[in-house]
Amino acid sequence: MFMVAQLKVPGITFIATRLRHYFRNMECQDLQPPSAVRGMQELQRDRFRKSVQVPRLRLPESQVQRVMPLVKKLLLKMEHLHPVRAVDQSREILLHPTPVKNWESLPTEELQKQEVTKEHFSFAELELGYENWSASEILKSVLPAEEEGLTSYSRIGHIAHLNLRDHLLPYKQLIGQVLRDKLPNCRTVVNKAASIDNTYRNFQLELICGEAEYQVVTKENGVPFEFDFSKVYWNPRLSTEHERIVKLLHSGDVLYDVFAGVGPFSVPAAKKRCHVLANDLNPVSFHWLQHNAKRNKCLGQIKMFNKDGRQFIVEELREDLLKRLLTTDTSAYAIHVTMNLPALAVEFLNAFRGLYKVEDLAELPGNVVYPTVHVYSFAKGENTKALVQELAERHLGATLDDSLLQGISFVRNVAPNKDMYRVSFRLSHQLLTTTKEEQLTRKRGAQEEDQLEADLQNSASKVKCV
Ligand SMILES: C[S@@+](CC[C@H](N)C(=O)[O-])C[C@H]1O[C@@H](n2cnc3c(N)ncnc32)[C@H](O)[C@@H]1O
Repeated sequence: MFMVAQLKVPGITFIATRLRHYFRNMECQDLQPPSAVRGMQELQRDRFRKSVQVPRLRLPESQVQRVMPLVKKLLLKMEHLHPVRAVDQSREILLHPTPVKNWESLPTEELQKQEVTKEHFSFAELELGYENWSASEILKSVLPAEEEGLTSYSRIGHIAHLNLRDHLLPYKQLIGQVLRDKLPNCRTVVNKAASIDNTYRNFQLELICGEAEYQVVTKENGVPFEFDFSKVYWNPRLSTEHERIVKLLHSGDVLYDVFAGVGPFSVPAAKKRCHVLANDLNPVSFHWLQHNAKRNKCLGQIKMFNKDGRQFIVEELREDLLKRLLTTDTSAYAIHVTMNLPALAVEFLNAFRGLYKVEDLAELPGNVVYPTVHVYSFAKGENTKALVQELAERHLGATLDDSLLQGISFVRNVAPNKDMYRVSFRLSHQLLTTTKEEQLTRKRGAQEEDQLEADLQNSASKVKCV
C-alpha cells in the first residue's frame, strides 16, 4: 500500500500515483492555475476559476471510436475533466495545447482517412477551476515560488501527516484543506508539532484540518493494523525495513521483539507461524499490539509483554531462550531479536552480557546456534556506518569481528548528516556467560600475566648474561 507520498511542490514531494500525462500541464502556462493565487493563505476555491482556449475536434459520435487511437497521446488530461465530451448531438475531443498548435500538428493523413478534416478542428473556450488541479498543482501555484515547497507527507489510514518547515507555517490551514479536499479518503491532516523525544516515541501532533480522530486502520505489507496514531509510534517510512526482517523469518523461527510498538515486526512474524515474544513499555502500544494480534488471528503464536526492554530481556527472553538452547535443536530453525528504538537501543545491549551463568549452559548440544540480534541506531556525522558499529561495540563491550558481525545495513536518512542503521550480529557463548566487567577484569589479568611473563624472561636473560 502506498504510504509515503512525495509532492513536486516547492517544501512537500508528491510521488505521482495518478495517471502519467504525456505533456505536463504545469509546464503550459494556459493550464496553470491563475497567477493571482500565488501567496494565498486562506483557501478561496473560486479564485482558481479561469477560461482557456484549447484545441479540439468536434465529431459525430459514430466517428469517435475510430479517431481516438489516432489522437490518444495528444489528449488533454486534467483532474475531473473527461477529454471526450457530449456537445449537442456530437462529441468534442479535447486536445493538449502544448503539442497541438494547429490542424497541421495532428496526424492529418490518418485523420482524413477517417473522414476527419480541418473543418472538424477548432479552438474554443474551456472553463477550469479548483477541481481540475491535483493537490500538488494547487500547492505549487500557491506556495512561495522562491522557497522550498511541501516536499513530503505520510499517509496513515485516513490521516495525512506533515512535517512543515517554518516558512510554510503561515500556509498550514490552506495546505491542510487542499490535502483533505484532494487526497482520497483523507479526513484528518496533522502537522508534527515537536521532535519525538518522549519515551514512547509517538509524534506530538497539531491538527490543521478535519476531524480530531486519530484511531486509524491501515495496512503495511498487506497486514492490517489498527491503533491510535496520537498515542503510539508508527512510521510508514519503516515499512520496507519491517518487510526485510519479516522476509528473513520462516515458519517455526523465533522472534524476540524488545521494542515492538503495535506489532509491525511481531504480527506479520506470528502470521508466518513464527514463535513470537513481543514487548513494549507503552501501555497504549501494548493494548494495540494485542488488538492487532487478535485482528490478524495469530494470538496462538505470540506472547505479549508490557515491560521495560531490559526487564524483558533478563526475564522473558532469558527464560524462553534457555529452554530452547537446552531442549531443542537450534540448528534446525533461526532465532532473531529485534531492537528498534534507534535513539537508545544500543544501551540495552549489555543486558545480554552474562545473561547466563556458565553452569546454566553446561549441558548444551554441540551444534547450538545462538540468536541473531538486529539492533537499530542513529548516527550523526561523517562516517555514520563506522559510528554505529563503534556504538554497538562500546555498549556490548565486545568487538564485532567476522565471527559475530552479520552486517550493517543503512535503513534511512533521518536528517542532514543523521542516518539510521541496523547492526546485525550473532550472540555467542562468551557474550552470554560473561559480563562486560568480567571480560575487562580477565583481559586486564591476561595483560598483567603477559607482562609478568615478559618481566621474568627479561630478568632470566639478565642473570644469564651476568
Ligand atoms: C521506534 S518505536 C518502534 C516500534 C516498532 N518496533 C516499529 O518498528 O515501528 C520504539 C518503541 O519502543 C517503545 N519503548 C520506548 N522505551 C522503551 C523501553 N525502555 N522498553 C520497552 N519499550 C520501550 C516505545 O513505546 C515504542 O513503541
